Amino acid sequence: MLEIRMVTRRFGNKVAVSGVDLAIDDGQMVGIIGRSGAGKSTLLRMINRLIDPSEGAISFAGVEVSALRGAALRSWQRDCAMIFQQFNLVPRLDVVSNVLHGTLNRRSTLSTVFSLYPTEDIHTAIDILDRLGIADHAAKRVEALSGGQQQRVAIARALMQDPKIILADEPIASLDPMNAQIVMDTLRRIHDEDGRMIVCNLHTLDTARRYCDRVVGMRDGLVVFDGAPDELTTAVAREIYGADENFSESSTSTSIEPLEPVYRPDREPAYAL
Ligand SMILES: Nc1ncnc2c1ncn2[C@@H]1O[C@H](COP(=O)(O)OP(=O)(O)OP(=O)(O)O)[C@@H](O)[C@H]1O
Repeated sequence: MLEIRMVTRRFGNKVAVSGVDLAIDDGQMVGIIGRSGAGKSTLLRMINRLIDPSEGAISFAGVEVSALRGAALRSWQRDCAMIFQQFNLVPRLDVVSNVLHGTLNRRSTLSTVFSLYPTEDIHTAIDILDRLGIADHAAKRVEALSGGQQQRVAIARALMQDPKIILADEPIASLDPMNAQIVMDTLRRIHDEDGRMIVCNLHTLDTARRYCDRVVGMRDGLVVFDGAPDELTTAVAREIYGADENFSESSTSTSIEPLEPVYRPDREPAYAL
């Protein structure tokens, strides 16, 4: 279980995250929604310790990860992989090398400098790419791929760490609706098949409803909603997005239209119109 206890983060006078208290069970897929500036990225970045909380504590499986240092901190960052909106890949490098970068923080400096990857790791990388349907692109430079394919390479790199948690910070915000759907389907499939915890920042309500088991709504650094997707009514959405009665859900929609059944074994499949 991931426990976030009364976590606050300040930047100067600005309170980006304010007294957030959340417990997330192993194997949950949680969507965090809210308008720009609500504190979603700051919360995610504190979980994997890209930044530290100003107050409060974050624990995983009973270990206070917000207090870890040195090798123990690096080990936590391996357990907790992060995916970003802009993919954060090396564009001029080939796909496999980018995926192998997921092993960097467990390899020696020497082997890293000379890009010496064990054959076993190369096979694992190809297997992961195959699983994500992009093994055919393994030898291509990342810059030659579409945004959706690049995000799947980033997911493959995360899986190379064999993480317990995947943190995804607006993973589909730069993608067209079709690629957005492919990437969200991929994350959901990883969650369902591997039982990994996924915490995903999303701008859009419809995506959170469609893919997540639980939705957390943030506004001005505070958690203002925490519940099941079907509890996310228009009135609740207004509260989260701070909109008046003219609020329209379409303003937060990605317009994802399923082309194939959405992979949700616990739900009726949604088919293309
Ligand atoms: N490094 C920083 N220095 C100063 N202020 C920051 C920093 N990082 C975030 N903030 C501020 O904290 C608040 C929350 O930002 P955050 O990026 O967490 O929001 P968000 O909900 O993820 O928004 P977005 O979807 O636009 O990324 C914002 O007001 C932002 O300007």
